[in-house]
Formats: sequence, C-alpha cells, structure tokens
Amino acid sequence: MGPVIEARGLTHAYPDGTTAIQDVTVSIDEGERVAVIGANGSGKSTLQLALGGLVEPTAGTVRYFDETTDAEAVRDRLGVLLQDPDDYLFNTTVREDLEYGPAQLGMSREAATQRVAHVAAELGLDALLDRPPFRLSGGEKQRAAVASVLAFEPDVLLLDEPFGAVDAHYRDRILKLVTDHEGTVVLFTPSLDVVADVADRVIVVGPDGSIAADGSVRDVLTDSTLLQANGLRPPATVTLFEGILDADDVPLTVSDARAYLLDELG
Ligand SMILES: Nc1ncnc2c1ncn2[C@@H]1O[C@H](COP(=O)(O)OP(=O)(O)OP(=O)(O)O)[C@@H](O)[C@H]1O
Repeated sequence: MGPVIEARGLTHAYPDGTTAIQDVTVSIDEGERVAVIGANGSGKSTLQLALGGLVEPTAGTVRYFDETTDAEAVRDRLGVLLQDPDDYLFNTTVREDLEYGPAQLGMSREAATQRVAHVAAELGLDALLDRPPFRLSGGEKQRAAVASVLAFEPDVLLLDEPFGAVDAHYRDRILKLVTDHEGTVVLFTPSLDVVADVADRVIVVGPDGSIAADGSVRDVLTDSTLLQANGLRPPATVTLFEGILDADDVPLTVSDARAYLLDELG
C-alpha cells in the first residue's frame, strides 16, 4: 500500500517569525494509525495544517496519494478536524452542518441522511440536530465537529485533539468511531492516555518543531527518557508498571492493565 501523505522537508514559520515546524520529513501509508504527540506549542497543530494543505509551508512539499501536491484536488478525501470546533459549525442548524460534507461530495440525499443519522446517534446528537450550533455546550460542539468530519467518510482522518472537551462516555464513543474508521488515521494530541487505543505508530514532535522520534507505539510510549526530554509524560499505565514489568510487557492501555491484573490475581 502506497503513501497517502508524504511530506518532505516541511518547515513553517508564521509571519511574526515563529518557526513552528522544522524540516519534517514523514510518510504515512494507507491504513496506518499514527499518533502525533508533543508538548503544548511544539507544533502539532501547525503540522496538521501543513499536512492537510491548510497552510502554505515556508519550505518543503506534501504529496497526496502518490498523485498530487495540490491538497484542493483531494480535499474530499481528507477529513481535517481542527482544534477549534467553531471552525466547522457555521450553518443554521447542527443537521445542516453534518449534511454539508456529504452534500459537497455529491453523496445522494438518502445516503447522506443515513450516514448523518448514524454518526449523530453514535455521538448523542439526535436531540440537538435542529439547534443552532452556537447554542451548544463546549463538549456538544466538539461532538458535532467530530461528527461533521466523520459524516463524509474521508480516506484520511487528520484529527487535532478530538477528545479535549468531551466527557468520558463520549471520549469512548469517539474512540470507537475513530478505530472503526476504515481508512488512515492521524491523531494529533498532547495527551498520551488514548494514544495506544488509537495508534500503532507514534511520531514525537520536539520543542523545536522537528521530529524527535518516529516508532512503534510500544517503543515510544515506554521510553520515559525520550518523552520527558520532549515535555511529555508516559501514559499512566506505563508509569504504574515501569520497573515492575519489562518494557515489552508493560500494558499500554487501561484495559490491558486490567486484563493483566485479573490474570495475576486470579
Ligand atoms: N498564528 C500564529 N502566529 C504566530 N505563532 C503561532 C501561530 N500559531 C501558533 N504559533 C506558534 O507556533 C508554535 C507551534 O504552535 P502549534 O499550535 O502548532 O503547537 P501545538 O503543538 O499544536 O500546541 P498545543 O498542544 O498547545 O495545541 C508555538 O510556538 C505557537 O506559539
């Protein structure tokens, strides 16, 4: 399977001179599940914007699906969820926001309605569909924004911190929708506790906006020294079992930790 996104030497400096990402070369293959982690201000959102073709990098190129460097030509195949839900919700009702993507893609009205109904039900938005988006709570807005990106079933999801404002119940629902997604997933997040649930590969963005590490979820999440050097903390399960179990056996998710303990205690 070929790369869906291939970035070479990506650098982006904002007009005020802040260099947010530096010389990022990365290739993401079809079907891969990648988490991009980094401390606040390291450059994750800027990298997401550059990979999603939403900022013109100062230097470097991004090639999509091994066919074009023009993100607009493949816009309908990229599901880019930005950090601020308000960027998605601009129609009169939540329903119109959710139907906007499928309609833009020329999905039939029937298929669009069905798809929107499914995502809305999964994310508990049924009762909110006829509301204006600005009358939603923070978590509801975030669920609606996630739904609007998932509604059109893009080949590649580029999700910037989709769990920030939602409660534990909806975090699990979003996690399930993301893991059930059949295409490629790239999740940008400063919080490591969900990473192993979503990703099998992890890219660490260092404080200077360059790539500090790129490896398997286990190699990266169990490397406390690497994580600390980049302003991050290992997931709670790793902290809990570090020095007790070998790095190869440390549970990376709460459900794996629980299974391990039940096994040991039983
Ligand atoms: N519009 C902007 N103009 C100037 N500098 C910016 C702008 N947006 C971001 N930056 C700077 O670029 C750097 C990277 O920011 P970015 O938002 O990409 O980081 P991040 O890793 O997503 O952070 P967070 O985890 O806080 O969301 C930071 O130093 C930030 O202050």
